[in-house]
Amino acid sequence: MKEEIWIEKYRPFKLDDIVGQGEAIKRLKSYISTNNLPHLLFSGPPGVGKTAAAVAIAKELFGDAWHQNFTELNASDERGIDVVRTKIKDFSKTSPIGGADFKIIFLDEADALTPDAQSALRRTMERYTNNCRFILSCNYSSKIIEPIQSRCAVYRFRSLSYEAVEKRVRYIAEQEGLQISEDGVEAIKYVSQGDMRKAINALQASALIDDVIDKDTIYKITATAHPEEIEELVQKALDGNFKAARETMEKLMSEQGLSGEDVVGQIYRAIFNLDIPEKLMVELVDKIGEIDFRLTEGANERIQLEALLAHFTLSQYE
Ligand SMILES: Nc1ncnc2c1ncn2[C@@H]1O[C@H](COP(=O)(O)OP(=O)(O)OP(=O)(O)O)[C@@H](O)[C@H]1O
Repeated sequence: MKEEIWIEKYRPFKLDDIVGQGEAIKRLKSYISTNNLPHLLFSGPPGVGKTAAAVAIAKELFGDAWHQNFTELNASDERGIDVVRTKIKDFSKTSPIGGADFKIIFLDEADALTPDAQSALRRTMERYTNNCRFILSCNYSSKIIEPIQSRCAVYRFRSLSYEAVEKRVRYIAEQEGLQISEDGVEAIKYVSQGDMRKAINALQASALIDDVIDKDTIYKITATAHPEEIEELVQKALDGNFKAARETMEKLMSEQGLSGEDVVGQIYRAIFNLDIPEKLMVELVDKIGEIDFRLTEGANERIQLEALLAHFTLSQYE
């Protein structure tokens, strides 16, 4: 039998099962007790419980009839906003089931819509307000046009704390009868960066290849360098040893398949663990920001990374 995907298997059932989003969840629960719901806008990074919260609201409001009264659409459907609008129209045509007053339309990636498409969406929202409530989800609420924001109650979801990730990972490991070492748990926290989906996926993928999950399994399966290796790389450059730093970087990229953006992201995180003067730290972070931007603009990653290491090395001579 094909094994179930754990992010689905361990999807929170009730709002109370969603960890680490204290204030938002508390406020959302009040809609359940009053059986009323405004349009909602959830913003926040990936994998922190936005979809899970929308589904939990539907389950708590509608009970067994939640499936009939809830639909999930992706706003960035490549066939365009018209397809999304047609689906909304079809769904809202039929009355709510099981005595509910309204149905819920969950629209993921709403910030992928252009402002024009968002205006069209806003009119659609107004047209179906009678029997539908919208829950929009996005990474950046600043990308949602004002007329939509002002029609929604806005909830900001945060990156999850490492404690919240650890608790959930340990719980799932126990349920699945996995053996995971302490450094394995630490590694999952590191790679997750507060994204629970990433954490759970890393755990499941690791369980497929090793009986005892440790940090090596986790870093390998997620194509992440060990944080110590990155610290070593940075330290070599800061010590004025450019060639050695460059060799370490080459090794990381070719042997572990890291992308330029991965390496820069990890260097950024390593900087704060170094025992260096604050002025230098600020200068390095400033440079990392510049290189990161150039990479997202499509610059050559080898040249950019070497330029970063060169900058680190030069700081030694100032
Ligand atoms: N706060 C949380 N508490 C418990 N489990 C969580 C939490 N956040 C995420 N998860 C787990 O990760 C999975 C993915 O989360 P979810 O789909 O809610 O992310 P999301 O915030 O909607 O992300 P995206 O913006 O990428 O759609 C869930 O099915 C659940 O298993």
